[in-house]
Amino acid sequence: MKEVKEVIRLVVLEKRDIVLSIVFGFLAGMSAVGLFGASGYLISRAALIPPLYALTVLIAFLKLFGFARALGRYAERYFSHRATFTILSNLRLTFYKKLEPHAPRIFQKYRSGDLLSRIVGDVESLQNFFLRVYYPPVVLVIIFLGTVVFASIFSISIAIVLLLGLVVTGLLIPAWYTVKQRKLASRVREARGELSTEAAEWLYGFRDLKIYQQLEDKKEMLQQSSDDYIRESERDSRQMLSSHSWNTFATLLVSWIVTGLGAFLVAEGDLNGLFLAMLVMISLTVFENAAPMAVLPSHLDDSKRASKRLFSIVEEENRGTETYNLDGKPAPSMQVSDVSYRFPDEEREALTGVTLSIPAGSKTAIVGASGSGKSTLLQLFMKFQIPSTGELMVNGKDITEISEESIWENSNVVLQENHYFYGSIRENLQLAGEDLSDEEMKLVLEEVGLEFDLDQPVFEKGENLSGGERQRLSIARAFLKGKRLWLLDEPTSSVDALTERMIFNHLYERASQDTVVLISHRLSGLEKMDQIIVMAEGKVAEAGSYDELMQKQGHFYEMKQIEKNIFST
Ligand SMILES: Nc1ncnc2c1ncn2[C@@H]1O[C@H](COP(=O)(O)OP(=O)(O)OP(=O)(O)O)[C@@H](O)[C@H]1O
Repeated sequence: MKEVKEVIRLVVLEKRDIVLSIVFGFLAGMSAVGLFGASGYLISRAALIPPLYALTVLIAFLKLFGFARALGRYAERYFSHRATFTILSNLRLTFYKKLEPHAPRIFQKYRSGDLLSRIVGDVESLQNFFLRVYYPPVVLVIIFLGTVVFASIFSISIAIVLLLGLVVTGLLIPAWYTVKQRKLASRVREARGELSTEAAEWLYGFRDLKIYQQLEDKKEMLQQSSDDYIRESERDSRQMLSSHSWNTFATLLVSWIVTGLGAFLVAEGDLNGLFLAMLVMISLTVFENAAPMAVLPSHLDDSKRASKRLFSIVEEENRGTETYNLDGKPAPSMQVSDVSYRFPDEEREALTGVTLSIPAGSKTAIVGASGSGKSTLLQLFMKFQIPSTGELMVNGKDITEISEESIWENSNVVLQENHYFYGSIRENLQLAGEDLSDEEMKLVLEEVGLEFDLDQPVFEKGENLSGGERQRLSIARAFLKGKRLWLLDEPTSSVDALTERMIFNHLYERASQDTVVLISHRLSGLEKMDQIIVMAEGKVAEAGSYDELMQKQGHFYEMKQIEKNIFST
């Protein structure tokens, strides 16, 4: 049960609703037994033509039981569903709280369709844990025990048959199916995840698949995933149906035994014939409560798998204890000492023995060939990843001790890929702050050379904007955030040189006292930087000011010459 440990913890929090569900479930179950038992007795009694008042009292009891049953069932459903929805909402909250700090890494690790299927589907299927696994057995046992005690007043042997029926339907059959379910190794959740992943991939890549005429192949894969999912669902349903059938069979068998045994006892004079119909009716009714036990094994298995899938996302490596918040007031400094980093499941290190220093308020450019580890370094600065070895200090504190949120809150970040939300330019800019004035927003748009109206629509993922416009919108957002640490990953790679120069002039003005780390694909315009770090194959190849590197005639100088030659030809 360790897979559902977290879910049980949340279920137990709803003590009041659990107790009320059990109490009303018991009331409803016992009233049903009373209602049908009393009907059986009434029929037998009426056959003997008793005085009318004797029947009137019985009829009054019947009405009372009928009323109590309806009320009990309603209240049981009400409290159990209230508990379920509260548990689900707490489950989502707990999950999102755990997910949030790991979010950037998780998006790299899991494919979007799979993630969505876990977050939506797996959370939702855990609603069955309380409703179909946790409390029904408790209600079943107490109703049965109440009924067995009542039946034992009339016949011990019939009470024993009912008790055996409870053991078979409430224990043996569910236990047998729990084992079978384990052997079945249901893959419904995984198959559903794979189908969502394939579907998401197909939708995202539709245009490229069409251009490369690979739509049919991909469609086949999607069809395959869909078939797998249907097959797994069918296997699961068959198992559930079979459990249901055996449960119903056992129930009816017990009722037959009660009828046969009762008739025998009446014939032997050990049971008053007046009570036979009542006992048969009771046996038929009490097993109604055993029906949920038929679906328990499959829901238990499903809940375990859903919980495991869900929480495996947030079971992460020990990332140190966060004790400090990055103070946003002074511009931060960073010290990288012998840092190496290897992405999970990768053989090669993306960074090897990187040592560098970024003083507070300095301007640093990171340059180097594609794949040399520039963006990875920036990811470490943002604590999206933590170094595999070595030390990364921010303001003299180890980054593992600094809360991720405070780093993100206090930095202006422009990544290579940024998200643009469906809405207006204003809404997209307001990501940097809710209470920004229109004037402030218009000013930054001007500084990045965008002649946009604030109410202009932005389509999903910024589809109606050009690559350069999207980048400039991200820079505008960073300008508006106005924090003291700037982390910029090729922010102007799709912007023309003239506009780029204008943007950088505004950037230097805004960030004159701030710490700036800029990954740049172009080598021009770096003269103003305090230091330039040249990366090659995950290592720092050289570092220094523009003049120092040019005089040294090393890597940077060579790269400069190549760039010059390309642009002069
Ligand atoms: N999420 C990831 N998982 C595994 N390997 C990765 C991941 N991201 C990057 N890498 C690898 O790490 C190395 C460094 O990549 P990085 O993105 O830091 O390079 P870069 O210098 O920023 O390149 P570019 O200029 O093309 O953006 C590359 O070999 C890349 O394949």
